[in-house]
Amino acid sequence: MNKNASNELLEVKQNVILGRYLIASRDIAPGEIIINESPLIKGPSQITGPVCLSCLCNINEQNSLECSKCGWPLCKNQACHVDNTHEAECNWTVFKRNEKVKIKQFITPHRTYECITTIRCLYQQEKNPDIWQKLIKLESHSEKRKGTEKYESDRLIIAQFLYRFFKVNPEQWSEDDILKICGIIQINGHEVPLTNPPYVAIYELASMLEHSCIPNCCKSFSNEGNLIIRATQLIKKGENISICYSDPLWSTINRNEHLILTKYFHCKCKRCTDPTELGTYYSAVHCLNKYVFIKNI
Ligand SMILES: C[S@@+](CC[C@H](N)C(=O)[O-])C[C@H]1O[C@@H](n2cnc3c(N)ncnc32)[C@H](O)[C@@H]1O
Repeated sequence: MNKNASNELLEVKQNVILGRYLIASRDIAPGEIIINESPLIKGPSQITGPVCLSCLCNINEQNSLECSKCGWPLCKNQACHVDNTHEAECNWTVFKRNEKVKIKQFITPHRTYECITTIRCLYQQEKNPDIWQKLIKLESHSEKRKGTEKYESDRLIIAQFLYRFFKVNPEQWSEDDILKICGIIQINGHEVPLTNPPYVAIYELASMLEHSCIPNCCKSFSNEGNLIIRATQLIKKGENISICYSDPLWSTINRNEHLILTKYFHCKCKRCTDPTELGTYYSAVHCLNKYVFIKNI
């Protein structure tokens, strides 16, 4: 994973508002691919039913087979039983939990799967310190998350569960350490719609991209799960590179509610700070009965 993150089109910058962000190191033409990178980490979305922990597709009792080492169900495709995507939770189950996992119900959502992506991140500390260093540099917003409903549920459903189920050592990973990883996944995870259900992936460079409601780039995914960022307009040398974290077809109020709740910032882009949204009146109320209304006043 993540062999191709260096990039001569981009420069990493940092300021107090955005944290780290990316700028163009030369003029970039519309349509040009700026980033094409494999994930640092990928795993099931937090809320999911049982999925094959290798290919991350939906599974049920009939189309799955237990991993011979750890008991986690995988799909019947043999390739999924030899692939190393499932290594983190497999090794943790065999060597730390010391007891095979038995998934008895194939319901959605299934609580046991909520911690998988977090354990995959923690596993990198020993297995791959280079990936671990890249992960922990990402924004977690731990202070802003503290006290929120999401932080509390991550504490109970992920941190406490990891101590009980995977026998994670609290002296090696405190609750705060685990919750920092939960924050990193929440803030930087991209939903990858290549499987049913979609999975979540964290990328080194793409996770540094800032948000704008009028972004100059768009994102897509290759079949292999690489994230591809492409310029949608001419980007001049030195200009910030942005994508839209929210849905550009939502109103300003809805976009900002989503950004505050999930990414902990209020957008101050040109579109959000202009009540007319650049002359489009995109969030304005469309009064279908305007003539009746005028007549009545
Ligand atoms: C995916 S991370 C981007 C990388 C992050 N800046 C870092 O240093 O790791 C998303 C976070 O970057 C910051 N951010 C991104 N776009 C922003 C914007 N338009 N205005 C303010 N903060 C922004 C917010 O703190 C947000 O939660």
